[in-house]
Amino acid sequence: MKPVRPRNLPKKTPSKPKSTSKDPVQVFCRLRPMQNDSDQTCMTIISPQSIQVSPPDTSANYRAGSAKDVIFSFKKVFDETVGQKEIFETVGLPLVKSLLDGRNGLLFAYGVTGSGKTYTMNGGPQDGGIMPRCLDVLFNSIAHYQAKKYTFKADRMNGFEIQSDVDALQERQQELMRNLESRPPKTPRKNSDPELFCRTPDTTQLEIPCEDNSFAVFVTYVEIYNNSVYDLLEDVPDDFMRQRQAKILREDALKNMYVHGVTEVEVKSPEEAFEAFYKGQKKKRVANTMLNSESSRSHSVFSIRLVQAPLDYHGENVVQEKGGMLISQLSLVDLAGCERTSRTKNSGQRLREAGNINNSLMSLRSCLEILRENQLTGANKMVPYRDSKLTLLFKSYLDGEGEVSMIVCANPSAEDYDETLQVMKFAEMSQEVQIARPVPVRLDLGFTPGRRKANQVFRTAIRQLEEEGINENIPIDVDIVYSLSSDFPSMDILGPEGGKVLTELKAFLQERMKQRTLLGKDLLLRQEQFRAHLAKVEQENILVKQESYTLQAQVDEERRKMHSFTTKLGSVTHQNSTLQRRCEEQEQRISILQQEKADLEMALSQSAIDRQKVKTKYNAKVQLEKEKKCQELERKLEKRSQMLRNQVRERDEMIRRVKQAVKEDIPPSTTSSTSSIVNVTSKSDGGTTQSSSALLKTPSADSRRMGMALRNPRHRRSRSEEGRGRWLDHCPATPVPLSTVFQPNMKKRKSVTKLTDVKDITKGTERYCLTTQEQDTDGELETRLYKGDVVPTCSGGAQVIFSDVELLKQSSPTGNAAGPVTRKRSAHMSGVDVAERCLTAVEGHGKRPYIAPKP
Ligand SMILES: Nc1ncnc2c1ncn2[C@@H]1O[C@H](COP(=O)(O)OP(=O)(O)OP(=O)(O)O)[C@@H](O)[C@H]1O
Repeated sequence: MKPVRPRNLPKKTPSKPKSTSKDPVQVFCRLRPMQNDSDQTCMTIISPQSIQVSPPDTSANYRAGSAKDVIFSFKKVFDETVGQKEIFETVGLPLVKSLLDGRNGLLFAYGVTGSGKTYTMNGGPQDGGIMPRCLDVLFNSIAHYQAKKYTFKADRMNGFEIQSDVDALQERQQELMRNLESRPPKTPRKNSDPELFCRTPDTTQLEIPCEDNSFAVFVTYVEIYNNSVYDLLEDVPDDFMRQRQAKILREDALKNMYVHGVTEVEVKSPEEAFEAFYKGQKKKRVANTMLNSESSRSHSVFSIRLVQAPLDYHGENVVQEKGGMLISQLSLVDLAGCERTSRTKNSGQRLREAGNINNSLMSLRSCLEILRENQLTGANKMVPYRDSKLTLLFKSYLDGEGEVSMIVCANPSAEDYDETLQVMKFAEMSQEVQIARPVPVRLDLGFTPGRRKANQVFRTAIRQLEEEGINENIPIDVDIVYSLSSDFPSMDILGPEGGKVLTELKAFLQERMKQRTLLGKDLLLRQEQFRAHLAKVEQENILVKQESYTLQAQVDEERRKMHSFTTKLGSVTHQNSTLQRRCEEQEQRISILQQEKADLEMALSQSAIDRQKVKTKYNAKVQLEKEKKCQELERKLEKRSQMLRNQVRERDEMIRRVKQAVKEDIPPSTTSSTSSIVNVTSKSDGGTTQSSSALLKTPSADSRRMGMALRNPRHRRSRSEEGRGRWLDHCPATPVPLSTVFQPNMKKRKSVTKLTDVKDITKGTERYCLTTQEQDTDGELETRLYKGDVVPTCSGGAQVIFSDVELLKQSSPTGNAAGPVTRKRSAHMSGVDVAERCLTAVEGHGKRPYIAPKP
C-alpha cells in the first residue's frame, strides 16, 4: 500500500498571528570590579534586585546641592564577584531557549565607557562572555539535528530559500574546491584567532522543541559607526578597508528591519562562528582613549539566525516548501559607551565619534521613552526610530515582537558617578516598556511525529541487514495505518474456475463491507467521543482561562506588592546601614573619649605627684627661709631693743640732768610750774601713724607770757579742727584739764558724760567723739580722742565707725608722776570702761559690740 501523502503545504509565507501578551524589557545590572582598591565607590547593592547610588563629593549633583542617594531596581543585580557563567545562565540562556523555540531575541549591553560591556558580551578565551556561550549552547542543542550545509540559502531579502539536495551538494563541492585552492590543508585559516584554540566551551545543552526539524545557523556581524552601518564580514582587501561601503537598512515582507546585502555566513559549529566573529572583530573600530585602552567606537551587532524546517514524511530530507520554515534571530549588541568629553579629553576624530555615539544613545533613549509614554497613557506619538540607524535597526524588536533584554554594566567608581546615574535612570525606565511576546508559527504538515527517529531506526536496520547479506528493498511507511483491509485479490478470470475468483471477491467485499461498517461505527463512536472530549476541553479551557485571569490578577497584585516591599526593604536596609554606620562612629568616638579620659587621669595623677613633690620641696625651703628670717628678726629685735634701751637711758639721763638743772637754777616756788612734753600721735583711717613731738620747756615767766597761747583756738592742732556735722562729745565726768592746744573744734556739739539714752546718738548726731584719760606705764597722763561717724543701722539704732584717734601724752618735767587724782581717775579709764560707756550709744540695744582689747 502506498503511503498517504500529506496535504498540500501553503505556497505563501503565512502572516504571523498577532500576539496579545506583552513582556517588559528585562533589565539586569552588572558591576565590574574596581580598578584600584583605594578607589572610592558610589554604589551599594542593597538587595538582589536593587542597588543604591550615592553621590560622592566630586559629583556635579553634589556641587549643585541636589545630591541624594538613589535606589534603582532591576530584574537582577550582579555584584563584581559574579562570573561570566552565572551571568550567561541568567541573561543569555533564556534567549537561546527562545531562539530554539522560534522566537526572536535582542540583548544589548549598555553603560558608560570602560564599564565592561565588551567584557560581558565577548569575555576572554578562558572565561567566555554571553556571545560565545550562546553559540556553544545552541550548537550543543542542535548537534544531531543540523541540516546539510547549503540546504538553506539566504535570499538577500532577510529570508531563506530551501535548495534541493543536488544544489546543496553542488555548493558544498564548490566550497571544498575553493578551500583546497586557497590554502594548503591542515593549516589554520587566515582569519583564525589563536584564542580559539585555548578557549573553554560551555557544555550546557537545551532540549529542542521539535526533533523532526532540521536546523541551520547563520551569523552576521555589523557595526554602526558614525551613524552608518558597515558589514564586518564582508570580504574587503585590507587596502580598501577605508573605502568600505555603508549598508542600508530595509524592511522585509514581515516588517522586520534588516541590513540589505549583509554577508550572512552559515556556520556548522561554534568554532566556525568564532572564525567569523574574529574576522569581523579585527575590522571593528576600537581606539585607545583616556578611560579605556580598547574603547569601542561603534555599536556592534552580532546576529545569530536559526533556520528550521520540518523533515519530509520519511524523516530524511527537509520539506522543499518555503512556508514550512521557521526563522528566529538573536541579536547581541555591544553598544559603544556613553562618555563625557570632559573626562575622555577626546578631540578630532575621537570627538566626532563620541558625539555620534552619544547622539545614537540619546535616540535610543527617546524611542524607549516615547514607547513607554504611548503604552502608559494611550497616546499615539510618533516614535523617532529614524533618528538613528541604531534605533531603526531595532525597530522590529521594539515596535514589533520579540524578547528584549538589556544588561547595564556599571563601574562603581565614584569618578563615573555622574554618567552612571544617567545610565541607571534610563535603564530603570526601560523596564516599563512592554514588548509583544512572539508567537512562533509551527505548521502542522500532518506528518507523524518521531519520523526522524523512525527513519534512523529503519536505516540502522537496513544497514544491519546489508551487513548480514540480506539485500531487500524494504519501503519505509511511518504514516497512520487506517485501511479497510488488505489489497484486493486478483480479479483475472482466466478460465472456468472464475467462479472461485468471484467467490473470493465476494468474500473479500463482504469482509470489506463488514470492515467498513465497523469502521463507520468506530468513526461515529470516535466522533462522539471526540465531540464530548472537545466540549469537555472547551469547558476546561474556559475554566482554565478564568482561573488564569484570576491568577494573573493575583500575580500582578503580588508583583506590585513585592515591588513595593522591595523598595521599602531597600530604603529600610539603607536606613539600617546608615544607623549602623552612625553607631559605629559613636562607638569610635566613645572609645576615643575614654582613651582621652584615661590619658587625662594619668596626666592628672602625674601632676598631683609633681605638685606634692614641689610642695614638699617648697615647704622645706619655706621652713628654712622662716628659720632664717626668725633668726634675722630676733637679731634685729635684739638690736632694736638694745637701741631703745640706750635711748631710754639717754632720755633718763637727760631728764635727770634737766631735773638737776631745775633744782639748781629755779627757786622752789617755781618748781610747781609745769613743763610738758607733748607728744601727739594721730592715727588716720588708713592706719598710717603720724606723730610729732616737741619738748616744751615752760619756765614760769614764759609760761605766763605764753599761757594764753595754749588755749588760743588759732593754735589748735589742725587735726582737731573738724567743725562739720553735729558732734556728740562723750567726755569723762571729771576730766583732767589739759590746758594745751589739744582741743577739738566741734562747733555744734552736745556733751554727755554717760550715754544712757539712745536718742542722744540717733537723733541728729552725725559725729561722735569719745575722750579718755588714763595713766601710761610710766604713770604719766595720756589723753585719747576717739572720733568717728555715726551711721544709722537697719534695726533703728546707730553704729559708730571710728576713723581717727588722737593721743596726747603729758609728762611732768619734774619726773613726778601725775598726781593721785590723775592716777585714781586713770584707774577706771580702762578699755572696758570705755566700752561700757559707749554701749548704749553704739547699738541702741543690749547687745554688746566687740571692741578689741587694747594692746
Ligand atoms: N567584570 C569584569 N571583570 C574583570 N574585568 C573587567 C570586568 N568588566 C570589565 N573589565 C575590564 O575592564 C576593561 C574595560 O572593559 P570593556 O572594554 O569591556 O569596557 P566597555 O564598556 O566595553 O568600554 P567601551 O564602551 O569604551 O568600549 C577591560 O580591560 C576589561 O577586561
